[in-house]
Amino acid sequence: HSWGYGPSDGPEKWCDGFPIANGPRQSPIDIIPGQTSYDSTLKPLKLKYDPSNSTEILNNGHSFQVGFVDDVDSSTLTGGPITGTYRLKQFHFHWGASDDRGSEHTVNGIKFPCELHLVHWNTKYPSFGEAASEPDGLAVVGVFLKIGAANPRLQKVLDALGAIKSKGKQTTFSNFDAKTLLPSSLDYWTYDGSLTTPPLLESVTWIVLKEPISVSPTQMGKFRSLMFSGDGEAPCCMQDNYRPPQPLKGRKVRRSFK
Ligand SMILES: NS(=O)(=O)c1ccc(Cc2ccc([N+](=O)[O-])cc2)cc1
Ligand SMILES: [Zn+2]
Repeated sequence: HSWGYGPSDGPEKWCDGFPIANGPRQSPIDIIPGQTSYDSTLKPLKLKYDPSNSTEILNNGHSFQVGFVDDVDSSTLTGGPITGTYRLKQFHFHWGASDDRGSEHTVNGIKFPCELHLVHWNTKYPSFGEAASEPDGLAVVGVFLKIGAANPRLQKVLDALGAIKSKGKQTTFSNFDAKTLLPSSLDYWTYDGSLTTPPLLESVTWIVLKEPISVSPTQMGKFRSLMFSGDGEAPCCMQDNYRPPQPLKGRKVRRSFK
């Protein structure tokens, strides 16, 4: 199943190859703060990221991702809405062709220009792949990016994009501290959802941070300099690689803050 974000293979067509696209716990969603419920039993998020764990940066033809060594418990997520220990596997982004769109989750219908996803898997399962098919297998921390001052923490990632312009390219990316991409507040919304790309598996506990981090228009231009296409293929700029919000279908969205 080749899928993408274009008119012939984009989100409206994914249900053809992946019927779960119309399932009961699909992501992303529109978060309406006035309709969320504060849950005082929610614990603070605990993110412990070891910079020496980052391995490579890869253009996978849908986004780019920074991978982490996940054979030991050195970069982990605990606390928050989850029980047990989840390991950081990779982080990646979704963004728009212009600054008025690009995020997957929205807040009161507002789209941000970009959204960061830090993907973790539950160590009660033997591997990421196995965890990805379990209802409590994955936990993704979502961070909104908002247009403002240039973000120096992003720059190291953006400076590596020149080496992975087309699909399938990767390069080493070591000693990156993913914690530097987090905002100062770890207040969050949380709900049960899915992967936002095929195979759209309903295995994700979503943890969306309320506070955005900043990104400048020039930095957004760097994201858009990537290609969906591989070398030798018709060049196609990597942009608008986001799925729009999906029906809530009765799900409750909780918040960690008053
Ligand atoms: N955007 S997102 O929901 O954070 C997301 C995170 C990770 C992935 C990658 C992926 C996750 C699982 C599988 N799988 O089990 O076949 C294939 C690809 C896909 C999508
Ligand atoms: Zn994502």
